[in-house]
Amino acid sequence: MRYRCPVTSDREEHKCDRCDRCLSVMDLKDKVAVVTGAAQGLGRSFVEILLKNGSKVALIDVNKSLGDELKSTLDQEYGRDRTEFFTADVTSEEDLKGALEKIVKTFGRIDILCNNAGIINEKHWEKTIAVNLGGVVRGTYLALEHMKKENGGNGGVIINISSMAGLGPLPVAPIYTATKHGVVGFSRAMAAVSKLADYGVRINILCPWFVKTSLLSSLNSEDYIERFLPLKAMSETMIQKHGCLEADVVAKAFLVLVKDESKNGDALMIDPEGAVFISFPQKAKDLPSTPVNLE
Ligand SMILES: NC(=O)C1=CN([C@@H]2O[C@H](COP(=O)(O)OP(=O)(O)OC[C@H]3O[C@@H](n4cnc5c(N)ncnc54)[C@H](O)[C@@H]3O)[C@@H](O)[C@H]2O)C=CC1
Ligand SMILES: CCCCCC(=O)/C=C/C=C\C=C\C=C\[C@@H](O)[C@@H](O)CCCC(=O)O
Repeated sequence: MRYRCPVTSDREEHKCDRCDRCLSVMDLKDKVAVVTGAAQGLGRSFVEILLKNGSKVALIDVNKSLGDELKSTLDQEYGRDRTEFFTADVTSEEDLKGALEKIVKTFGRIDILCNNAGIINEKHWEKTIAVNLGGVVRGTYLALEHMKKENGGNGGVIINISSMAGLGPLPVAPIYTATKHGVVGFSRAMAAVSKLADYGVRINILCPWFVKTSLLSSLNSEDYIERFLPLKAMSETMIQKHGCLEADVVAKAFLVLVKDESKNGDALMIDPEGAVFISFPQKAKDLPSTPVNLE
């Protein structure tokens, strides 16, 4: 069948700058992807969309039984050679380094990394920082060693999973909010480093609204929300008013960040109204501001 542009319906050469032909798009066939926190929820949806687009996927999760179970399900649908599951805690340098080394041994390379593992726990807030921010930093640094061109890697793309709570405060979860803002800042800075040092690796950020996954049940428990539990009604109202995303919709936004080779240091926000790229000024000086008289 002849090509037809999904944006303009054109069958001929054209320049809409929005379809796969016009954009510079990464072909995912036979690429090797790694997803952390892959055993369920958003991670699982990212794994599935990568598989549907032809990649091989290494799944990393701290939950071995869920990971093994998902691996058997995926084997039936996609074949045994398309995925591998590795048990690892993203807060452990030894675990994550070991898992990435095994992945390179098994699949030969890493082209795509999604640092997705995340928790919400305002009580054990040090753990939340260690998983949500520490895990993203560790995953990025360790994977770059395999991916960057100066080390003989093929370049590629890293997607770090933040949240809309990485762009504005979510009062029920200040530490979670801080970690997700941290993911945005770290990823933008590393994207600049990657460009300046010519790593050949794009680094982008996904910022979803509430998604129907097991993470959301943390909202109902004092074990996780602790002193902020009285504020949970605010989040419930936000969900009632605007709805909750399905994980497979978020995966489509994830795929845009993976494939569009013009994107580096970009943050894609997705909520029930749709997906939009966030426009950050390059310099703090360019932020909207109000002068203050210090006299
Ligand atoms: N569900 C939501 O409303 C939203 C989630 N996010 C983010 O998306 C990411 C995924 O969240 P969900 O799928 O909703 O959560 P989930 O709880 O359904 O899945 C998270 C997965 O990460 C794994 N994991 C947790 N700690 C780990 C560790 N230390 N090492 C390795 N694996 C670990 C868990 O075992 C689990 O399989 C998180 O970073 C979360 O902050 C962002 C915005 C909204
Ligand atoms: C506490 C459970 C966390 C669930 C995971 C998650 O990351 C969900 C995030 C969803 C939305 C975050 C939105 C943040 C918006 C802020 O920018 C601010 O506008 C919210 C102000 C409160 C309000 O509008 O009432």
